[in-house]
Amino acid sequence: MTSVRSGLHELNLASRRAEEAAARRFQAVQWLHSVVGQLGIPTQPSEKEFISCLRNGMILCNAINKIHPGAVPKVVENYSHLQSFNREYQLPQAYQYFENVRNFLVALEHLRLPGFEASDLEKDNLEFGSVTKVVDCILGLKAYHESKMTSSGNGFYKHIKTPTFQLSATKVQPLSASKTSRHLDMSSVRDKNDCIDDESDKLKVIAKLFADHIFNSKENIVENLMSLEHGSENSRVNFEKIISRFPELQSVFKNFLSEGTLKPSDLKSMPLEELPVREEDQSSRSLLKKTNSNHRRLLKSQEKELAVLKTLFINTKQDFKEFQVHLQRDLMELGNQMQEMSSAAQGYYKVVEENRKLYNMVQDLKGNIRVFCRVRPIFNREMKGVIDYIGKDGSLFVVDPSKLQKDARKTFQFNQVFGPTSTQDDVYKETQPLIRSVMDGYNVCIFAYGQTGSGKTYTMSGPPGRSASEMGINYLALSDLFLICDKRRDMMTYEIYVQMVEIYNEQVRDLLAENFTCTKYPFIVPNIRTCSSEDDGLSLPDATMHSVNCTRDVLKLMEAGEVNRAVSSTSMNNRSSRSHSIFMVHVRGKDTSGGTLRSCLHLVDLAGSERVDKSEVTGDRLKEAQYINKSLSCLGDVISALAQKNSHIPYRNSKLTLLLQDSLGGQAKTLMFAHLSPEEDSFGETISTLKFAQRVSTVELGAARAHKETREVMHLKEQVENLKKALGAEEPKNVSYSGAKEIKSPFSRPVATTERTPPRLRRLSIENCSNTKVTNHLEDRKGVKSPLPSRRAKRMSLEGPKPCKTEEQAKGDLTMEVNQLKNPRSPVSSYQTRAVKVDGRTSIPQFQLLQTPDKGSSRNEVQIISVDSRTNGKSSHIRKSLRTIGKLINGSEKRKENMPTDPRSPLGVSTNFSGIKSPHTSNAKTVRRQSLTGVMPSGPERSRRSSIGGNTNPIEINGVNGARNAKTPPPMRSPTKIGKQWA
Ligand SMILES: Nc1ncnc2c1ncn2[C@@H]1O[C@H](COP(=O)(O)OP(=O)(O)OP(=O)(O)O)[C@@H](O)[C@H]1O
Repeated sequence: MTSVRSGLHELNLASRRAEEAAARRFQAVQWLHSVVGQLGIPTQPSEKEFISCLRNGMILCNAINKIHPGAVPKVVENYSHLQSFNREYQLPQAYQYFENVRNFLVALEHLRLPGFEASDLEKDNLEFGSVTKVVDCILGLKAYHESKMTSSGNGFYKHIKTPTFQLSATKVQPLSASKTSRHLDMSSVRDKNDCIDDESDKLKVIAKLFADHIFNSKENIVENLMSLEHGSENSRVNFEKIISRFPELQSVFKNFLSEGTLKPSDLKSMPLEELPVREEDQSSRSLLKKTNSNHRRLLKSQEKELAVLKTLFINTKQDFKEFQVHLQRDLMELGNQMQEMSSAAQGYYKVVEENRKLYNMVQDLKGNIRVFCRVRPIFNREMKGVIDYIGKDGSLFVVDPSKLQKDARKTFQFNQVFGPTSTQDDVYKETQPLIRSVMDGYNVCIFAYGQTGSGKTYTMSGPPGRSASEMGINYLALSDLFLICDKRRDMMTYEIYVQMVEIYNEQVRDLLAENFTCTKYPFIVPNIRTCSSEDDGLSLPDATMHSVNCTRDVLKLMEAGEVNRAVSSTSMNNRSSRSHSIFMVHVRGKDTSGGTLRSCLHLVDLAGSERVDKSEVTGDRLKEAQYINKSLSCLGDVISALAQKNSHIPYRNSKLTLLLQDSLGGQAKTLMFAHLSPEEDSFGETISTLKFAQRVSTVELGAARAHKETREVMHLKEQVENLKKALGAEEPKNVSYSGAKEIKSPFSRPVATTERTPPRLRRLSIENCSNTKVTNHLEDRKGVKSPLPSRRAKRMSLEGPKPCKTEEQAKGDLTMEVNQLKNPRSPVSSYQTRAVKVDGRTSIPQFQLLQTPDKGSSRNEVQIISVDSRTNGKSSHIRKSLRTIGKLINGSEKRKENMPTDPRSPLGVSTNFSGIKSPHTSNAKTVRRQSLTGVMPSGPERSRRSSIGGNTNPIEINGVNGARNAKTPPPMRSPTKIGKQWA
C-alpha cells in the first residue's frame, strides 16, 4: 500500500510539474504574441506546436529585434535569395532556419541572456526537456524587456534564474559564435570571409552536412554513431547510407581518410564528441560534453523515475488483480445470496397467493362481505398525510398526527388496499371476478362508503368529464358484462337492463325517468320490495327499466342519471353528492338447453358522511346532510347487528338499508369500498371509516347462491304447479281447503294467515313493532287496510304457539299450510312449517311435512305434504306424483349444486362448495358457522340466514310473495314496455 501511495505521490508531482511547464509555455506564447503579433498557433499550444512555430527562427529574431532593435541585423524571411546557394550546395531548406536561429542565439549572447541549443528546436528532442529550455529563454527575454521598460532603457538587467532555468543556464557561456554549439560552429563555416584553414573548413562542412541531414531526416545520428562503438552491423550500414547520400560529404570524408587525419577505425571506436578537433573547438567540445553529461544525468534520473513508476505500476496491477479477484468472489457470493433471496421471495409470494386464495375461499364459504380500501391522492401538497404504509397483502398503517411515535400507529387489514397511485383499471381488475359472477346467476352488490370528498363517485363513476382511462366501475362493469355476453353467445343469450335511482332525503327517485325535472321531483318511486330476488328480481319495480345492448347505451344512461342526481358544492367537495345513488343492472340469461338464470348487480355510490361544522352547510344542504348521516348511521346499525349476529336486523330504519337488504342479508356477494381522504385534518373521519370497514369485513352472510334453473327443473316445477291445481280442484269436498282457492284473493288470505300464523322469531315481531310506519305502508301496498293482522301477528309471536286448537283452528292451520306450500321458497316459511310440526299442531290430519333435511333451503325445493285417509284415490295418485316430482327436483337441484360451476367464472371455485358446505337448514348453518368461526350459535333454533335474509314480516311473506305466486307476472307498474317484458 505504501508503494501505491508513494507512486501516487510521484504521479501527482509529475502532473504538477507538467502543469507548471504548460503555464510557463503559455506565458511565453502570450508574450511573443504581444511583441510580434499573430504566431499562427493556439494561445495554449502543445509543446510540438510551440516548437514548430519557432523552428525557423523568424519569430525569435523579430522578437529580439523589437526589444533590442538591430540585435539580429538580417532576418531571413524569404528563402528565394538562397535559391542559388541551395542549388550550389544542394542544401535542404532546414539549413536556412539556422541562419535565423544562430543569429538569435548570438544576439542573446550579446545581451547576456540565457539561450538554448539549436538542436532543442528539433522534433526528436522534445521529450528530453528541450522545450523547457526554449521557454526559459523566451521568458528570460520577456523579463529583460520588462526590466528595460521599467528602468526606462538604462540597459541594466541581471537575469535571475528560476529553478527550471538551471539546466539551460549551465550552457550559457560567453562564447563566440563559433563556440556556441556544434551547429553554430558549423554555420559559421559559411562565412566565406572568415580566415579559416582548409581542414577546419572541411570538418565544419562535414559537420554541417551531418547536422542538416539529421535535422531533415530526423535520424538520430548520435545514437547511430554511438552504436558504431559496439560494432553494430546495422549502425555501420546506416552510417554508410548517410554518407552515400551526400556525394560532397563522401569526397570530404575520403580526403580526410587519405590525409590520415581521421581513420575510419578511429571513427568507429570514438564517439562523436571525442573526434579529434582543433584547439579552438576544445571549449565547445567541453561544453558539448557537459551538456551530454547533463542529459545523461537527466536520463538517469528519469530512468530511475521510470523504474519507480514501473514497479509502482506492477504493484498497482497486482493490487488491482487481487482486488478484481476479491470483487469477483464477492459478486459471486452476492449473486448466490440474491438467488436464494429471490427463490425465497418467490416461495413467499406463492404462499401469500395461496393464503389469499384460501382466505377468499373461506370468505366465500362464510359469505363475508369483502372490503377494499382506496386512498385518494393528497391535493394540497402542503398538507401532511396520515397513511404510513400500504401492504400488498391488504394491510394498512395509519399514523395519528396528534400522538407520539409509539402509540401513533394503527393497523388495519382488508382484502385489498389501493394507494393514491392506483388507477381505475387496477381497482377494476380486483373487482372483475365478483362482477363477472353476475353472469353466472349471482346477485352482487358493490357499495362505496367514505367521508365526503374521499373519492366514492370517482371510483364508481369516474371524475366529471372523464377520459376512457378514468371510467369508473359502473361503466367498466357493464363493458365487461357485454364482453362476456359476446363470448358466450353460442351457449347463452343474455338480456341486460338497467335502472338508476337515488335516495334523496329518504325518498327514492328515479334518475332515468323520462321528463325528469330536478325541481319538481315527480318521479318518486313509491315501492321498495324486499326479498324480491325470491320472485322477479326487482326490488324497485316502479322505477324505469332500460334495455342496454352496448356500452354506448350505458354511457348515455349514466350521463342522464348523473345530470339528474342531486349534487351541490360544499366546502369539502365542489360536487358533493347529496344522495345515495344506486345503479342496478339486471341480467337474464337463457341457455341453449332452455335453462335460465337471473341476477342483479347493485352498484351503490353512497353520499358521503360529513361533519356539518366542517362542511359548513346550512339550510337545504344541512337538511340533506342530516338525512345522509341518519341513513348512514342506519347502515352502521345494520352492519353492527349483522356482525354481532343479532336476531334483529333493523333494515327498515331507512330506505337505504331496506333497498340493500337483499345484498346485505340475502344470498348475494357483497363488496364494500372504504374510501379515505389521507389528509391530516381528516384523521378522525379516516379512523371511523376504517373502523366501520373493519366491522363490515366481519359480517358473514353465508355462501352466495346462483339463481339458475335447468330446463328439467323448470319443467318439473311447471308440472308441480299443474298438479297442485289439479289437486285443488279434486279435493274441495274432502278437505276444507278453501285456502287453495282463496289464496288468489289478497283480501281473504291475510285473515286466515293471521289467525294461524305459527310462532315466529321474536326479533321479527320486535322489528315490526319498532317500525309500524313501514309495516303500515306495506300493508297499504297489499291493500290490507286493517292494522289487526300485524297486531295479531305480534301478539302471537310474543306469546308463542298455542298448544291446543279447535276444529276451526285446525282448518285455519290447513289454510296456513297451503299458503306455505304456495310459497315454498322462503326460508322463514319453511322454518315456520317445521315449527308448526314441532309444537304439535301437526295433529291436523290432512297435511304432514316430509322429513327432508334440506327443507326450505332451496328455492326450487318442493314441500311434499302427506295425504290423509280422507283423500280419494285420484288425489292420492296426484300426491304420489307430486312427491316423485319433488324428489326429482330436489335430486336435480342437489346434483346441480354439486356440479362445478362454469369454469369461466373466476369465483366459480367457491360455488363448488355451495352444495356441500352451504346447508340451508338453520341447524346445519349454525353448525357450519360454528365450525368456520368457532363462535357458538346464539340460540338453538335460530337461523341467521332466516334472520338476515328471510322475510321478516309474516304478512309480507304470505301476502306479498304469496300474492306474487298467485299472479305469476310480477307487479310491474309499467313505465316502459321493458318492465312488462321483464315481468
Ligand atoms: N383516486 C383519485 N385520483 C384522483 N382524483 C381523485 C381520486 N379520488 C377522488 N378524486 C377527486 O377528488 C374529488 C372528490 O372526489 P369525489 O367527488 O369522488 O368524492 P366523494 O367521496 O364522491 O364525495 P361526496 O361524498 O361529497 O360526493 C374529485 O375532484 C375527484 O376527481
